[in-house]
Amino acid sequence: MLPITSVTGRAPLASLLGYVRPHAGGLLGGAVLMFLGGLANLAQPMVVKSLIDALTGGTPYREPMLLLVSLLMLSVIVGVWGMYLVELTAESVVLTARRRLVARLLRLRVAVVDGAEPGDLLSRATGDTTQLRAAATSNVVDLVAGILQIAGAVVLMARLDAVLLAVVLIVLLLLAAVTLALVPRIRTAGEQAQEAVGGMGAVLERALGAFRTVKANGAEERQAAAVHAAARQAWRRGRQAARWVSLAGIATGLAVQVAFIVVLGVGGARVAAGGLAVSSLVAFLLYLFYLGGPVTQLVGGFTGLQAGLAAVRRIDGIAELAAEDLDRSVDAPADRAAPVTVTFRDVSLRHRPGGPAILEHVDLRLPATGLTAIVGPSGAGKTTLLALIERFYDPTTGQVEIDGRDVREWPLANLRARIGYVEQDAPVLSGTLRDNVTMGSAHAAEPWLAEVLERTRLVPLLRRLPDGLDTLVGHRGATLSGGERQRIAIARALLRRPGLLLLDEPTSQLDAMNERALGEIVAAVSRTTTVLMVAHRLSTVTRADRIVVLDAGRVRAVGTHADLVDGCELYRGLAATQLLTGAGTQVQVPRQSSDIAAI
Ligand SMILES: Nc1ncnc2c1ncn2[C@@H]1O[C@H](COP(=O)(O)OP(=O)(O)OP(=O)(O)O)[C@@H](O)[C@H]1O
Repeated sequence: MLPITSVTGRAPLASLLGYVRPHAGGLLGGAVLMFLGGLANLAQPMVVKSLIDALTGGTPYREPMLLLVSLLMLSVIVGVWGMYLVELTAESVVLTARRRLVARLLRLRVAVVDGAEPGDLLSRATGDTTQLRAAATSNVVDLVAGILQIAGAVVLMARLDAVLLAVVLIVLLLLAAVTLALVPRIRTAGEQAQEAVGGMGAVLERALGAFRTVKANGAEERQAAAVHAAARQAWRRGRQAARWVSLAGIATGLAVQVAFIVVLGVGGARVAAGGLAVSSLVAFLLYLFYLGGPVTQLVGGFTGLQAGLAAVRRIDGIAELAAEDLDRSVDAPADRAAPVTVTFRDVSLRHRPGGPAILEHVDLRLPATGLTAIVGPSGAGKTTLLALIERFYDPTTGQVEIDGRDVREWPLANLRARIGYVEQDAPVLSGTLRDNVTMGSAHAAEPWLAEVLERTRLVPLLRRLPDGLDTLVGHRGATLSGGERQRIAIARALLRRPGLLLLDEPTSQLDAMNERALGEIVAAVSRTTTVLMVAHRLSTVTRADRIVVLDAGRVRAVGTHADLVDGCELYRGLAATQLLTGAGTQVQVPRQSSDIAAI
């Protein structure tokens, strides 16, 4: 799991204001309108007082009456308009946060995402950003508006009676003390609740990500229990947060009630003693009555803000993770197609300090063009070699060079634009076949696309599908066979006209005919492109220009099939297991296939 919260970043409040800043205009406008609505509210008791004075004194009351009605209407209209503006701003703040977060998430380094839970990342982009909605806008507005309205009420109350004001202030101070004592608890419980929701997302994503495996193993209940446990944890933390927030709410209500009763008692006594006019007591009580709103607003804003700040810390936690610097100034496609040389200079890799060496002192030189195969036992480090070329990881020592230049010095987008990479499990994304094939080359010309589809033998599949290339393939290409997914991944890589083609077991799910066809494609491509292919089935690599035998992270031998059968015991063993050293068992991969044009 990732570090849950930001540890080194800006203070969460400063960070929260950073999300608000681009939308400060809307928020300010909304706040001003709400404030004006509050002022209109605030003025009403004074007008009620003059109305009572006019009625009891027999003076004209039409004017105060009209003024009161106008104030009432103004407070409602302006207040609602202000609230609408604040809500609009809230949506914009969430959109800004989501855009920033998603842009960051997709640029995270592979090694970082390897150690993260996708479900947790997802919950940060969805749930935590939603938490910002209230925190960045209505909570802040509530806080400011609450403070201003209370200050205004206090000033006006002071004009009515200082003794009663002292009573009210004492009660308010007590309430402030209680609220401040509760805030750290609310914040911690809020943080833990959001962390637990992230945990629940992680468990659920794991279960849904291996849905068929879960079903095939009859593990539905076990997985459901794990999700339930995480949900229960989220519920427990949420309940804790709710308990503290409710307590703050109760304290607020109680404080207002107590102030009301005490003011009524003390004020009544002062009226009886002739020290206070009835109209002043009524006006004071009305202020107290109105004060309930701003006080609740202030406490609610303050406690609500805590959940938002917890979310900010989780969102900022992503910003602190290592991300790639993707310079988008990609070279023209013509340059990308030029074959590249690949050099590994004394490359060693450990995924973490003190961890096992995945690769050790690897030295390799691949010339531009030609097919190089990597073979070796499972876990030897074959996929990791390809990952270093793509810069998914950086070597712990040594360096990987493309065209004689350290891959760390290449603008990342340019480096990857030169490479076509077919992953081991050939992932296909939800969407159409066209989306999948053109994922890395959105502007590929139609004739080139048609040619690639032809070469990867996808045309019969397209003819069968109802909407051809525009057929939806389902989540992770669920409606396709493993071999079809693999051919789509190969088409995707070839469409980019790469200068270097990396193939990680591209034939593992292909039948013999398609495997042979792929062999022909690879042979043709390798005449104009550098091809590096990981293979378990030696039948696919016997005609490679060179074969690298990798074992436990070390290069044991490099040579042609014939060289290695003679000179490398490990290779001979692999070949013998696959019956390749016997006569007549090799699948012939044509090196001079005339029917396939160079790609
Ligand atoms: N992100 C990672 N963190 C730690 N160890 C890893 C990571 N990725 C791979 N490994 C380990 O590195 C070793 C080499 O893995 P790699 O996938 O490169 O092997 P491989 O030769 O391609 O295996 P296979 O033929 O089974 O695909 C394995 O022992 C694997 O467990």
